[in-house]
Amino acid sequence: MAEADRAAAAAGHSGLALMRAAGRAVAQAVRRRFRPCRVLVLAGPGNNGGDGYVAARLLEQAGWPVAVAPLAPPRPGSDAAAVAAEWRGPVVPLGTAETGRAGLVIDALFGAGLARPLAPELAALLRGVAAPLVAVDVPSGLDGATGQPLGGFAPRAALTVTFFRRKPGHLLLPGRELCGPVELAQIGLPGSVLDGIRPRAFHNAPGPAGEGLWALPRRGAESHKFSLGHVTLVAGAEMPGAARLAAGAARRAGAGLVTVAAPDAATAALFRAGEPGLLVSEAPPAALLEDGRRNAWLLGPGLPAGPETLAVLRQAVEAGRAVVADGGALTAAAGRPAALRGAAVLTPHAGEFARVFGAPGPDRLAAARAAAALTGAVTVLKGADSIVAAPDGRVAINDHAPPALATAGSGDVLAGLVAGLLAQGMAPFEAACAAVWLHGDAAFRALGGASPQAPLVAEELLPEIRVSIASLLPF
Ligand SMILES: NC(=O)C1=CN([C@@H]2O[C@H](COP(=O)(O)OP(=O)(O)OC[C@H]3O[C@@H](n4cnc5c(N)ncnc54)[C@H](O)[C@@H]3O)[C@@H](O)[C@H]2O)[C@H](O)CC1
Ligand SMILES: [K+]
Repeated sequence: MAEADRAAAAAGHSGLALMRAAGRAVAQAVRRRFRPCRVLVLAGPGNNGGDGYVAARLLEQAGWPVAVAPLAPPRPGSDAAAVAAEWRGPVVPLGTAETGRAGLVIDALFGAGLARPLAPELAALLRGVAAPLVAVDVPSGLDGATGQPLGGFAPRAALTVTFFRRKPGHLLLPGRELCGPVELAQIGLPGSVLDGIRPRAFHNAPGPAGEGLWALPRRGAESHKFSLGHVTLVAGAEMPGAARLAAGAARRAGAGLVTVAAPDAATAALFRAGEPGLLVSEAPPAALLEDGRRNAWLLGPGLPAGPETLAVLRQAVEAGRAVVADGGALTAAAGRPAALRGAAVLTPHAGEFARVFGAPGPDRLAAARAAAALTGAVTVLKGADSIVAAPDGRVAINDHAPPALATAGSGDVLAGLVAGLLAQGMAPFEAACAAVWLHGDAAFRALGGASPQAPLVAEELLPEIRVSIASLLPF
């Protein structure tokens, strides 16, 4: 955002005009969402505070009772000083007496310029605000780059109005929850300011080539099962259910063929008793690798976390196959991320990530990027705000997933989706992004309009995958 601001200034855009547009967007959002009431604007010393002064003036002009409580005066000569000088209404001390009287508090203390944790007195003041709080750009104290409160605290907003583009902190947890609903306002910055910046953090969303982040593979009259790829999934004897879910998802993602490599006759019989369209083999994985048409391999769901799993993984990678490492394959690489080098996609949850790479820490985007760079594999750090990181530094943040997905087997379905899309020729980053989105979308569909907090079981996702995929394809 700072680079975009610099590019805009270089291209002749006035910072003052941007600030007026930002403040106007805040005032309009407040008028749209709240009934007239006594408003208190908490104004910081920078441009975030400037936006607050503009909003204060416009709300006052609309007949709302407004007061401004400055934290510190803006730097003389700055845009914020110019709009502060236009404020003729009441200026009150920043304290609990004033926040207690307000029907609505506009938090214009700090935005993108937050440089250090909030002072304890300020955090205490914000903690005590009982009225709804509207955050300008971000709730003050929240790091827009990571979604973490810089000093452990940022207030919970009833509404956040941000400008030009959403920032990672609006999508990453806990930021996403602290922001409340996020309104995105355009303030006159042209998209072309991003041309020279080439942002590398994205919202995970589908779209036609060039617009969204990814588009699904198309099948046409010329498609046949061999042109749509062949997923081979290595199963263990202990948890065959995991492999069944993954195989079911890989098939429904549209892979032409899916084979389960079973470890023994009894497990093979179990798979054969399942879906009749699933291929089952008792041949050792090394023998199956000789068939070059088996282009995508999934290792992990229900596999033991032992050296034999890693050995198959290395063989598949060295044979040039697109390998998805999940579950047991990840745990087998605990403390040894190099063992995963060359895989196409890794799908660790936070625990598996910590086992392989160490705890991600507060900057999860940076941690996922580092893991992807280290292994050369697209890394999906799974959670309510799954992050998909590519070795080249691109990251996508997913917010399209209900908490209902927090259930056993859900991860196996995701891993199967990734493998199924890879088999059809999608590139690893796009395949992983698409799989994460489809996984969440299938869950919303399985809930059928019920609360996203209602429970689901992983099996219920499978029939919805086609509906989710079809919703993105032309009829
Ligand atoms: N293009 C846009 O999107 C526009 C955004 N606008 C708004 O501008 C802010 C960013 O403004 P900036 O002046 O860079 O930073 P802040 O106002 O967030 O704060 C800087 C100010 O605060 C001091 N400071 C930082 N952290 C602390 C702290 N913990 N305690 C005390 N003081 C702190 C710092 O030293 C500076 O003095 C963006 O968020 C938008 O709201 C434009 O108005 C329009 C264009
Ligand atoms: K703010």
